[in-house]
Amino acid sequence: MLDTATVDPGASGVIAGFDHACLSHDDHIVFPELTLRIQQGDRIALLGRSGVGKSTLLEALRLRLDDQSAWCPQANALVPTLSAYHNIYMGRLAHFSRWQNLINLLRPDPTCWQEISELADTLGLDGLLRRQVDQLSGGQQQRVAIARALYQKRPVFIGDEPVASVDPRQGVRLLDLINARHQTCVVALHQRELALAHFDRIIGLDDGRIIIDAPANELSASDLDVLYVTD
Ligand SMILES: Nc1ncnc2c1ncn2[C@@H]1O[C@H](COP(=O)(O)OP(=O)(O)OP(=O)(O)O)[C@@H](O)[C@H]1O
Repeated sequence: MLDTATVDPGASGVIAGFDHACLSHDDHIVFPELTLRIQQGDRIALLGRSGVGKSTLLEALRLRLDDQSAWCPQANALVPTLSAYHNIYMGRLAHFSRWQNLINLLRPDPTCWQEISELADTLGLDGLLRRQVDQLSGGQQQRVAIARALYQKRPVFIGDEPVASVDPRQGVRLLDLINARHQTCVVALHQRELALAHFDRIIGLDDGRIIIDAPANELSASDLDVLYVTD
């Protein structure tokens, strides 16, 4: 991914940003000239049609934030043949020694097991930790992906449609949980009502640029219609 400009993340509460940056996949330019500042404490919902560049922007942000970000990709980024426990544990692989990781693969470390069990319980995954991920439902897999990101224990949560495969009530609960554990969140969503109810700042993308960047309490669901108009 090409990225041509950066912003000093230390400046006045800004933790990451883009200044006339070009974000692309090889020769496919998604954002020709993106300018955006993410402030500490921002709770941002990223909206826009499929293919508009939400994942591209999140990925670029994730690279900027490096080990400050807890990354929750779309659910298919799990390792399907490993258990739910091991997928969640992978959130902190870098925190443990290679030897600890190897041992844990064969016999889960009791302290990690306890901590991951408690986390799994809060996500409604109790009793499923030993099960291979490819034997879980789409919604359960999505909760494993969220658990893995929460287990990273990092200040900024970056989620790529983390509640796309769960029912609306569960979506609300999961977003509350994510918000409670992170001061700063940037989350791509398709459900505009969830975005307005659970986030402070709405960023709407279209045609390679930001067309909405406003406080959620100044917007209504119909203000977001413009993001979903097709040609
Ligand atoms: N690895 C890649 N190589 C080339 N082009 C890509 C690649 N990944 C995405 N794109 C293109 O970049 C554009 C933005 O894709 P992106 O995945 O960021 O959109 P999105 O808004 O996240 O979509 P969705 O809501 O469907 O997940 C699309 O036109 C897509 O086809």
